[in-house]
Amino acid sequence: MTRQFTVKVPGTSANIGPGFDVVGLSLSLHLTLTVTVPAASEQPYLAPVITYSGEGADEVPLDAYKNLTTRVALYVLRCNGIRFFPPGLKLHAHNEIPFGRGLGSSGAAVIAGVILGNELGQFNLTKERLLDFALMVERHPDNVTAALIGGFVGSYLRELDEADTEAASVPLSEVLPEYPPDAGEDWGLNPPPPPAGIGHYVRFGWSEPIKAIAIIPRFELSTAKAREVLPSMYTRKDLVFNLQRLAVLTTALAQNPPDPDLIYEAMKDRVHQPYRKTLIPGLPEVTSCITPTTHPGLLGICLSGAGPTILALATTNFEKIAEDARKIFRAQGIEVDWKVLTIAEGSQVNNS
Ligand SMILES: Nc1ncnc2c1ncn2[C@@H]1O[C@H](COP(=O)(O)OP(=O)(O)OP(=O)(O)O)[C@@H](O)[C@H]1O
Ligand SMILES: N[C@@H](CCO)C(=O)O
Repeated sequence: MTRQFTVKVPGTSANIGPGFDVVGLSLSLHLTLTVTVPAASEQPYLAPVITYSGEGADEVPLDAYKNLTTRVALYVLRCNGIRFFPPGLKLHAHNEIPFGRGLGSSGAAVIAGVILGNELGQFNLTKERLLDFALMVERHPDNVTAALIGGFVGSYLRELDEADTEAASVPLSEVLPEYPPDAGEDWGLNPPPPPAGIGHYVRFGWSEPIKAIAIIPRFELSTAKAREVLPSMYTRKDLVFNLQRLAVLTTALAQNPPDPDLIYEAMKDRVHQPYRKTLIPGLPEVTSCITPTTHPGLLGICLSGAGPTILALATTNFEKIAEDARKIFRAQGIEVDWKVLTIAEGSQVNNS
């Protein structure tokens, strides 16, 4: 019998100022897969057919052995003893998350892939195990954990013993090889499965009136490039600056009514934003000129993930905040789009 299901994964904003590689927030922009698995066929190999609409449609590969989501799904299948996609698999992806803007597009694609693999193989893997697979691909936990669990989430990676460190240090090309697409060719060894229990997380509270304004510059900045500019060492002063703010922020964003004075200061950062300003003209001005005093309703403002999107948390006055940010970017020659987003639930699978 033909089987159909959908996988819906939210975009995310990571860091929220001081929580570099630690906290993430799921947002109401989604990547949705509609999957059709035909009844068992006589034909042992029939390549998957991918169609795609929305953000990234002009650049995303439609070859299942090159597309990030389907490569991750195949990784999950092969680690669990299934070597091929089901013959004749059809998949439509509709994506609302812009690529390379700091809104977790790659994290959503990876989570969609681990869930797809789990559903195709009917493995019933736990959320924790799905996260292990995702962390072998996207190696910082903030986006993928928030995309899987939903809400405002904090996470850490367990310190691995020597054997697990080795297993988790496999190059991405081995975890996600671009398999030869023709049956009968050498498909190589199955990839190494992830160590168990790599990522651990907790969901914080979220104050219902807080909305997220995403101010999205019209240029892409890859996460890899935005990580290259970061130093490998920090002063104790800068570390303590961030730790103090993050500790306050995780509770302050759950309080009702939220306190702008507490939150604005708690969303400042000295670990990644100061170094990324060279890649995002206008970043220091936007984060310093738009304040709860100049823009009542604003709670805090920061870089979203690796950027270039700016995330403003606010309870009212959304248009004024966004339009004033637009003016600051325009003075730097950068055009933006903006959206008011709510906090989304975690990834969902629906069988039809
Ligand atoms: N739906 C998708 N399907 C396939 N590949 C995708 C999809 N979404 C993103 N990607 C891949 O991920 C790349 C963007 O990832 P990158 O980590 O640079 O940015 P981001 O995830 O949007 O931002 P951030 O990690 O800062 O939130 C795209 O260029 C594309 O190669
Ligand atoms: N914590 C990550 C998020 C982007 O994926 C970073 O800022 O590089």
